[in-house]
Amino acid sequence: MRALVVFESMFGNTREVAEAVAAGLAERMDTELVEVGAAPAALAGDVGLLVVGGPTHAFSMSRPSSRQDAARQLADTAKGDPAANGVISTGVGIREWLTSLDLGRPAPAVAVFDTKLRSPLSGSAAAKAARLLRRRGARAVDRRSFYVAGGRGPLRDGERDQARQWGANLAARQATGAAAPGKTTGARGGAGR
Ligand SMILES: Cc1cc2nc3c(=O)[nH]c(=O)nc-3n(C[C@H](O)[C@H](O)[C@H](O)COP(=O)(O)O)c2cc1C
Repeated sequence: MRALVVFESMFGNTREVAEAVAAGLAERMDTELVEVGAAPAALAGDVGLLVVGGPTHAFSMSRPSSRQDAARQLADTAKGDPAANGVISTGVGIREWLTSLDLGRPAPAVAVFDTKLRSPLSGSAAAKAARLLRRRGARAVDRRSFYVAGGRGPLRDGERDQARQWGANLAARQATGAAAPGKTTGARGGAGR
């Protein structure tokens, strides 16, 4: 059984978190890390844990228009095509991917994360992803937010370590079959998170 980590990222912060989560998972599980544009349309049968993360845009998962906004922000400082400007996810976002994903039967355990500003008003892409998954009949076993210091990053101090630890904990719980402590679908994702 292996873990698949799928991330969307415009400026690189969610990719950094995804890399750290994958490193934590890899301490105990065979783990693959994939940018959402290269993620499979159907999950392979040996994927026992799917971890999906993306940036919070307009209180939710990104949309084509918000990704264009982000690309424009980068284009203001660097000319050229979106990829040359440093945009990482130039195709679909996790909203589109999760909507059309063939989860397989039974669906694997799924955990979701996002990056966002640390504010009570910031919304959460992960919360919306968990809701989308619920509508699709899958249960998010855990949900977590990681924080950026500004709209384009960087990550706040310590977030990379937190992400690695979260990944390690997910893998440990997967190995023992334990649920996230005090968490179910729709949980806030931990104190202050
Ligand atoms: C169009 C746009 C809308 C955003 N809306 C929000 C928001 O509603 N809440 C929030 O906390 N951050 C918001 N942000 C900041 C993003 O969460 C931040 O850019 C993201 O975490 C960085 O991840 P990335 O580097 O992987 O793209 C927004 C950013 C963009 C570009």
